[in-house]
Amino acid sequence: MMDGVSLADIAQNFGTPTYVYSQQAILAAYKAYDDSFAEIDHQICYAVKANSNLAVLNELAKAGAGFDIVTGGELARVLAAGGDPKKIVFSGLGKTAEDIRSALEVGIACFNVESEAELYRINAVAGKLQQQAPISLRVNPNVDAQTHPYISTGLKENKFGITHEDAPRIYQIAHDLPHLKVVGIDCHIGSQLTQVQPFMDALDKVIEMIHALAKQGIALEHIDLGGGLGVQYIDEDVASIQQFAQLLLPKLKTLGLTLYLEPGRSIVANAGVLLTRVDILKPTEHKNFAIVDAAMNDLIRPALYQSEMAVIPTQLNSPVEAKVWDMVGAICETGDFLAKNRVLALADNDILAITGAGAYGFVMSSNYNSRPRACEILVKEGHAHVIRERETIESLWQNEKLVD
Ligand SMILES: Cc1ncc(COP(=O)(O)O)c(C=O)c1O
Ligand SMILES: N[C@@H](CCCC[NH3+])C(=O)O
Repeated sequence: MMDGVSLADIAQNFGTPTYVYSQQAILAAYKAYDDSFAEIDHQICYAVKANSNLAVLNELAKAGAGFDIVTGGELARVLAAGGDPKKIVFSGLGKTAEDIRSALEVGIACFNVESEAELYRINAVAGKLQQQAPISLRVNPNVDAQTHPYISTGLKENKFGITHEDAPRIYQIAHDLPHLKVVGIDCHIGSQLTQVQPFMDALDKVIEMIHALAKQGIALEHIDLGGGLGVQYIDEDVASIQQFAQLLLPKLKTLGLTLYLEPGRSIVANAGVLLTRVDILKPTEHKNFAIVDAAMNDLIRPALYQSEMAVIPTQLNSPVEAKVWDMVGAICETGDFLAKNRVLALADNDILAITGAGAYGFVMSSNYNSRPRACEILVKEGHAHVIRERETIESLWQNEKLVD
């Protein structure tokens, strides 16, 4: 069940594979952040990349959330969903002049700048619009986020941010450019961090930089600690949003700056499941394969990061023997698996829920093997609402053209 609605009924009525999200759980996680940091001036900017469905963004906008975006596409989505441009921070390594212009025209809160070249680009666009662009530098505190290497971003060998050593010089350039206004400092050290210590280490480094900048005559209005707090997928020990706040607040309070946070996963991951149907059971001498109707094109996290996500049957089936199964998709790739070595009692047509799928699920899906992308449902106030129709096969080639 999700908030009183049967997931088996959703699968029956809307088909599978289908993503289902709980409005209540999304808002509860947002509120946990908002309440936990109530003692200081703060803005929670939900990281749109985690789940960018318009209905999800709209629910968060109505609750007062700001948004962390990384492209002009995400900016357009937030505006289409009714988000307040004044609560938007714009992160990302490769903001185009066009994206920067659109963001300046609607008056976003801040650009999180990742290179010296980007500063000149923003300054030039802002100059043409006769504006001063609000900016932060994304500094790289060189701390080990202790997470998967593909989603660790705060080490000096990562492509993100500006190094600790370079930051004073680049801040000075920003301070001196006529169409920029330095308003903050930003860092984001990685994703799926289960403990608070790496955030504390990063905060210490950022605080040192804030003091050094003050000596340079550069005063800031806000500190942005990015996103990255993890969630429990199986049985990991993960700090709660409340613990995260309790540990960070004492240091933050001494700064007297507005706090920005950019959580993505910790707001939506455990608010969502991916429903899939057992299509073919293929026990073999070496392994038992359950071929399901979702695949790596629907949910790429297991293939890309070897991430483990829990699989729960949605109904009690006829007593069949539990066995160890690999849950795989029907795509022509050996890497196409959703879960490995799970003890499950499976029968044909059983509906399974992959949990933790509200973040980096649908947004990372593709049409590989010409598979239409899944439908998305929002459970709100006891009803299941379709918030994205399942794609049709014909829609897959709508932008393609034959050549004579
Ligand atoms: C700059 C930035 N902010 C926020 C996030 C959101 O991270 P998470 O979903 O781990 O909270 C990311 C993704 O890691 C990011 O790159
Ligand atoms: N997509 C990743 C997280 C990357 C976060 C984006 N900076 C995941 O599913 O875990």
